[in-house]
Amino acid sequence: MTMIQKFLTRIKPVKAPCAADIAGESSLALRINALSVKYGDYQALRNASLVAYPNQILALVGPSGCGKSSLLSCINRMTDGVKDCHVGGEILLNGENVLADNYPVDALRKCVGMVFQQPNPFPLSIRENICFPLKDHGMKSGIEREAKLEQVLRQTGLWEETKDRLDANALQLSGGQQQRLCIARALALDPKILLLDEPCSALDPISTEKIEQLIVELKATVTVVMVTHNLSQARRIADQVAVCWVDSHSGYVVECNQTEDIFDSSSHPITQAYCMGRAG
Ligand SMILES: Nc1ncnc2c1ncn2[C@@H]1O[C@H](COP(=O)(O)OP(=O)(O)OP(=O)(O)O)[C@@H](O)[C@H]1O
Repeated sequence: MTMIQKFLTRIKPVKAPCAADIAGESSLALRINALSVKYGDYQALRNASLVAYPNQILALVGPSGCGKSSLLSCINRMTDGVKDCHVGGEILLNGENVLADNYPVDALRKCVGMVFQQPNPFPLSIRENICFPLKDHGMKSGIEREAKLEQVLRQTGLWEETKDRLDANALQLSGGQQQRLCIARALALDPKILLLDEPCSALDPISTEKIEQLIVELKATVTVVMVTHNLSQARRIADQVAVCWVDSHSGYVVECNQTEDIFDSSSHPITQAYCMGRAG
C-alpha cells in the first residue's frame, strides 16, 4: 500500500454533497438509498446512496474491490442468485423499491438490461441471439421480431456488418461486434435502464471507441449506469460520476456528482487523489 493510500484509508468517510440529497423524485431514473451488500459475514458495500437521471450516463469508478459490480448487480437483482448474498436498503424505480420481496423480478430484468465485461452472446445465430429473448418475453409475431432485429442491429451499428449473415453463429463475430450484439440483445427488450459492467475492458481501442460512441447515442432512449476502471472514459462520456472507495471495513460511495465537478472541483480528498491518479 502506498503512503497516499495509507493516508486516505485513515480519512473518515464524510457525507459529501451529493445530488441524491436534492433531486426531486420525478426527475430521476433511479434512486439508491443506503444500499448495503453482504456476502456471508463480509460487508462488500455499506450505506451507498446515489441517483441516476433519465437519459444520462452515470459512471461508477473506484479501485478494485470497492463494490462497484456488487452495486450494479443489485439494480436488476442479479444478486438474488448469489449464494449467501444479503442486500439491504432501497433501490427506487418509479418510486417502487425493486428490492421488495414481492417486486416482479422478470419485469425488472426486462426494464433493466445488463451487459457484462466479457461479451457473452448465446452460441446461436446472430438472428437467434435477438429473436429468442423476444419470443421468450411473449413477442409472438415473427414479422415483429424481424423488425426488432433490424432495428437493434441498426441502433448498434451492426446491421451493415451482419445483414448478409444473420444465420451465422454469433461466436464468429469479433469481440467488439459480439459486445455490440450483447448490447443489441439487451436493447431489444426496450429497457429503461442499461447496466454496463466494464463493457470495454476486454476490447481493443478501436472497438472501445465504437462502443463509447454507441453508449453516448443510447442516451436518447435509455439511462446508462456503467462501471469503468478507465477514468478517461468516465470523463469522456459520463454525465455523472459516483466515486467508490474501500477501506478496511468495506466499500462505500464517496460522492456522486456531475462529471466536471468530480474531475475539476471536488473538495473531497479521496476524489481528488483518485481522479488525479495519485491513489487507487
Ligand atoms: N460472490 C461473492 N462472494 C463473496 N465475496 C464476493 C462475491 N462477489 C464479490 N465479492 C467480494 O466483494 C467485494 C466487492 O467486489 P466487487 O466485485 O463488487 O468489487 P468491484 O469494485 O466491482 O471490483 P473490480 O473493480 O475488481 O471488479 C470484493 O472484496 C469481492 O471479493
